[in-house]
Amino acid sequence: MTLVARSIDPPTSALAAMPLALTLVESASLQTLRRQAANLLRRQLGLAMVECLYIDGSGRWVGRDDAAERFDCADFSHPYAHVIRSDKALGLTVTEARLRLDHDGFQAQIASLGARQRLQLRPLRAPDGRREWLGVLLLAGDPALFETLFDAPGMAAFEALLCRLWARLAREHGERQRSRVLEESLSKLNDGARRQALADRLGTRLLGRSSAMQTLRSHVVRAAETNLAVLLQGETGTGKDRVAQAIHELSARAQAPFMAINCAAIPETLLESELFGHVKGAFSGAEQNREGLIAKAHGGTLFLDEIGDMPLALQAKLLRVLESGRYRPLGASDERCADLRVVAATHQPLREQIKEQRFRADLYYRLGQFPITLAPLAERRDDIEILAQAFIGDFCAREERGDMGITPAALRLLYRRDYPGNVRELKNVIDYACAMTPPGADIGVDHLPFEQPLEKSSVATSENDTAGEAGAMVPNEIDDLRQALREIESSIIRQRLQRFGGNRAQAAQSLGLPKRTLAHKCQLLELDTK
Ligand SMILES: Nc1ncnc2c1ncn2[C@@H]1O[C@H](COP(=O)(O)OP(=O)(O)OP(=O)(O)O)[C@@H](O)[C@H]1O
Repeated sequence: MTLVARSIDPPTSALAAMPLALTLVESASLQTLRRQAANLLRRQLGLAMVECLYIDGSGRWVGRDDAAERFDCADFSHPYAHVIRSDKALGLTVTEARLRLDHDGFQAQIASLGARQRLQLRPLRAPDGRREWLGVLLLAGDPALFETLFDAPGMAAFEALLCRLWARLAREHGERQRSRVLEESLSKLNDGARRQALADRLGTRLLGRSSAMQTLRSHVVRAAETNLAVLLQGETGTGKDRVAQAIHELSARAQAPFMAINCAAIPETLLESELFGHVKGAFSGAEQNREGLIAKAHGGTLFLDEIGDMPLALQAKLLRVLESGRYRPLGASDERCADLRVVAATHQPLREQIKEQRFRADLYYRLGQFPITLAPLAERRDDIEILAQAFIGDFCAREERGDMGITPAALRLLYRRDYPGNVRELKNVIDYACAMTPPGADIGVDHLPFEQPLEKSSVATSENDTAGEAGAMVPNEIDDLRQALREIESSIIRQRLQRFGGNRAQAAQSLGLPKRTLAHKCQLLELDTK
């Protein structure tokens, strides 16, 4: 592109500019376009300095691609603010600029220029549409050149091409950025939706609608995505075994084996060989090589149930497997490689065991890379109904029995238990009740393995009365005195409240109790009098 009109062959002068124009057109990014434009001007015109500055998306700052410093568009101590505000080109000598403008950044920018040189600042705006601001062109050079340069058609064509390409690239860049943001948020959304779908699918294996169960399911999904060691803590029967299996099945190791061992159920002397395996002759009775569970779980998951019962000597060996991924079978001279994820479970307070030096603190922290605590059933009574229904369904399918339900009174009784054995206890209760229920009938209060109702007639009424009371219990065979007393107390308070139409003050007075004490008891016994 010939920027200043020269006396060359007129028909070809326009074509001579083509390679220069191509340099600009081929710029793939805004930064390249600005750099190429500045280089072209500097080289073609023999200028002392050319800078192509951009105005950022907020419209507040003028910036340079190769410098961190930005110029505030509202700060008139530099000339960019003047050019943008007036939307007009500005020409001045370097001497004038040094005298009149005291912006440190701008002074640094022109510091290398000679005092006699001239500066020209030109606003750049998109040529079409809303004519949005693009940037500012700063040129510095011989004053004689500047006298004609800005009236030359070549210069105007150059600026027009630069602005057109700049606007197009800016639009494309904006679109690309928008679609990247969209893609990112979509993939986040998909991630969230995928996790939610997995957690929902888990809902058929880890039953429960309480918020504790919902949180548990989402933790299981998260743990399954990683290779971290998982430590499951919770009372007996809360579902630790089920959770361990679910983590394995949802993980990338699902196709490899899931090997489980109960550290409390195996004699100490055998545990090491069960886990690590042994070679022939390692001890008397070791008549041949035997693979341990660590080898069998290769690529998969090793579930160490009741980890709190693992002997200290073995804890040290397990820690080594976790840290180095290597182990040595009993009697073997060489080490083997272990590729597995460990899930450990315990109902014991491991921290207490650490204090008593019965459990290694370093192993505790290594096993608990992803700790999960399972809540006791008594703290998530919302799950009782769904679990009970599922266990009834399991029983009927297993025993090939027709459909069976449960009466509201029996369900209420289930709600009132404390379940020290948690879900396992509930399952046993339901299995027993199902067996006691005649074909075609629903499980009633009489079929539950609890003490018989004190007032049979009142229970019989309540079987059909969802708002009624279960009645006081006759403790025929008491094997838990505290529980029996709680049930009797609960039954008496219920009846009394019923007699006084739910009036706690009257019920309390009739029982010789302060109203506050009765309210407290109602809360403890979960008696809703409303
Ligand atoms: N959320 C649940 N949904 C369905 N069944 C459950 C759930 N939680 C526990 N169970 C059932 O309850 C019983 C006990 O569960 P599990 O063996 O997993 O408990 P645990 O915490 O490992 O017990 P322990 O500490 O005694 O080994 C099993 O029959 C199991 O299938």
